[in-house]
Amino acid sequence: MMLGRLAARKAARGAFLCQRVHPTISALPARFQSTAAVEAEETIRAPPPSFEPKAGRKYEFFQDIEMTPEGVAVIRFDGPKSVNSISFDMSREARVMWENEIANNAEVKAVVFSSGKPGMFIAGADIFDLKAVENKQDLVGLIEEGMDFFQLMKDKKIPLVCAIDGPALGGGLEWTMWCDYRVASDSPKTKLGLPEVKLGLLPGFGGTQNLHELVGLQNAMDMMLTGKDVRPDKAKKMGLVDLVVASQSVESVAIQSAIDLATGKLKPKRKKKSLMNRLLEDNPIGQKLIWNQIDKMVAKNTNGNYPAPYSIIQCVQHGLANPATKYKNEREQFAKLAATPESEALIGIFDGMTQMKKHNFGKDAARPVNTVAVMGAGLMGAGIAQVTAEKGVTVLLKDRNDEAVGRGQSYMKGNWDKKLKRRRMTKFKHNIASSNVIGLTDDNPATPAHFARAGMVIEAVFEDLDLKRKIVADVESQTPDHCIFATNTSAIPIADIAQGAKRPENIIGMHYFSPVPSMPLLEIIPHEGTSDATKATAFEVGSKQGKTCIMVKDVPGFYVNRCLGPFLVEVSAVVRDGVKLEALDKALKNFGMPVGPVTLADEVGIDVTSHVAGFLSNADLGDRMGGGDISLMKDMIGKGWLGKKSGQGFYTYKGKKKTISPEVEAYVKGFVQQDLGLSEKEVQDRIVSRFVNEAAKCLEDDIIENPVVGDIGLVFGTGFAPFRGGPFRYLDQVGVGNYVDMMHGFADKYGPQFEPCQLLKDYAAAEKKFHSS
Ligand SMILES: C/C=C/C(=O)SCCNC(=O)CCNC(=O)[C@H](O)C(C)(C)COP(=O)(O)OP(=O)(O)OC[C@H]1O[C@@H](n2cnc3c(N)ncnc32)[C@H](O)[C@@H]1OP(=O)(O)O
Repeated sequence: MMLGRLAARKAARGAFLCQRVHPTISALPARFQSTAAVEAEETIRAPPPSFEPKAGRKYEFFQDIEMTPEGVAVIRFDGPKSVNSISFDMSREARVMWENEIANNAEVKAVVFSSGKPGMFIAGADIFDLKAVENKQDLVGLIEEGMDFFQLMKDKKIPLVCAIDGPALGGGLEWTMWCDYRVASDSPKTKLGLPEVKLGLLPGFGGTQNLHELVGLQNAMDMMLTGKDVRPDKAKKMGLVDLVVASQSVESVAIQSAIDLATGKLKPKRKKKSLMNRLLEDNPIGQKLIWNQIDKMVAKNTNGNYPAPYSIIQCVQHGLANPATKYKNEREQFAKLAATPESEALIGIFDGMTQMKKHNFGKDAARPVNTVAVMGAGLMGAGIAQVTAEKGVTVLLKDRNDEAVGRGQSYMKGNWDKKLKRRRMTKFKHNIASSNVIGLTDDNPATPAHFARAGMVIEAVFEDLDLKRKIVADVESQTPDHCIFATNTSAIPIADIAQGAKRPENIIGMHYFSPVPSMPLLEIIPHEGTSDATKATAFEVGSKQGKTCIMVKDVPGFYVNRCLGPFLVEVSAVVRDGVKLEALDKALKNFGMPVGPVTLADEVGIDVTSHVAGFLSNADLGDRMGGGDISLMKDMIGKGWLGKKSGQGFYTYKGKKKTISPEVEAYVKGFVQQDLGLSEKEVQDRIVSRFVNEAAKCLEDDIIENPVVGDIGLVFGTGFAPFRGGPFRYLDQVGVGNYVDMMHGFADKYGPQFEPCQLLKDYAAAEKKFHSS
């Protein structure tokens, strides 16, 4: 069971075919003769020098162009990496290729953009190229070069068609919007979106201007401000694509469409707006209503901490009012955002997440797991069963009796029903997931036969060492030798659970966060004797369940809860020093946490929070758990004030608004020793520094392998302000030296719990950063 669930959940809530021209193509339809939107002040610069051809083909980022007999040039993206992206080199090569082979070639009557990598269209602009530009102002010119290419394409005045199979994201989707017709495959890999906002950026290849032309203002703002992607069927309904076909036919249908467009047989149909949308979007009063709604939503969701959504709004509004400078303004805004610390932090998170998708135990180290047994059908067990069954794995959900198993199954069904209702799951997938779960009890005679097939057992029972050891012994007697035993303990050392096991090398910790279906993080905790095969298998099962996995050392609290321990103690300390509960929540929300610590404790449960804090107080953290008094929460348990689940915690939960009752106020007052009149900044710094120092101490003690793991762990496990990028990037941004000085000041004022760890002092002395970029 974990702390930080709500916080993290919220946090956790951007080539061409060539031959002879078909005789029927003589004159192109008029619509392709029109000049595309050109900005008055934009000029096309001289083409860059040619590139050295790659061995066996002419281009590095494209397959050689093929021409159909009808004059359709098929250009297939196929860069050197597993994912196609629009790097500066790719964009320049596209221009060279176009000028050499298309621009003045009268035989080319239409172009189809496709991909040489099945299931991968274009993932967007190359994020690492964007990162590498030192002076972000230079991005204005670099993006302009890319835009020149789109203009060149349009200048040819022939039909441009895209065959989209796989992700078309960011700049990839923007590329398709410069074309006249889009055919998408119905593959589960195909998704269309502008996720730039998640990187603290905006769509800079014309997306802020071109998307609303296709899908309307409201849909466009929703896509750009949330960064969410759209599945092909929805994209078709919105007007973002023209056709959806099977993957294997996407290119041939695109070619046929290109021929039909060129001959005038096909005219792209733009989606008509409903009357309501016309009223809202096409007149100034309606637009005003839309902008008011959007402003409110953005203010609520960003708390003013994320600049990108505001720049996206600025770009769209500017473009509507000033068409002549719309693209120029867009790229200037893009460059400004790229220079912000928020964008640096969010790109750091993307990079970290990508790194966490891989392990280093070798490609074949993991064992295949087709059946997972989950012991314990409570909230954690049922959640683990749900995310496993959804991914097509057979789940054996076992508990003491039918009632317990039934409760777990109802929990899963409830969640799947909700997904079905919200169209996040099809009826077919709902049925498959449900049929993947087999409920079992201790006295069911079929249980041993089922367990004999299990490749992994995940235990999610009470935190009781003897019970867990007994389960290990039972499981070892019922399962094959290769079966892995994963424990979901949040507190008991894995080595203790493995003691006395017959196959300790198969034992590992898999620490999920509650509620499992919505929490993105999984801590994987090997003990000294865990084999690499077990580590790799746990990693692959966790990734398959949709979790971002971090490998951490077997110490009390592991990584995430260990950091939360000193944080919670400091929360009690500032209450003691006179900070009111609501002011405390507000201070941490203003720092960027998705919820304040008081709400967090209520959400997680006062009993659970108090247990974790109490457990860590008795562990090996010494002074770092000092300075506060967690009996503030302990005594609440006796009163039945368990948090949101009991309707009463620090807050009273009646109706929609939570309030602080006079009874709680009086109770908390009993703990207040003095009113220091702390400023909001000091409250933030006192609490956050305890958290950040513990993260650094975990790095010093090798509990986490590197700062990237540390950042991802706290952002995804606790909701640590994503725009700050995690504790290590935050330290880099404020300066480790400044932070150490601040902590020393607190240590003088409040005591040794604020003494910065040695690693922080070393980094401060050497003026080092945790991240190189
Ligand atoms: C003006 C325009 C601005 C923009 O367009 S900004 C970029 C907007 N695009 C995005 O934010 C999309 C980011 N990428 C993704 O969401 C995912 O990736 C995919 C869905 C495309 C693929 O997911 P999966 O199959 O799980 O692959 P993987 O492990 O995430 O990535 C494989 C390798 O591809 C690199 N990569 C992915 N997207 C980009 C990109 N946009 N620019 C540069 N590299 C990218 C990764 O880092 C990694 O690399 P390695 O194998 O070396 O670890």
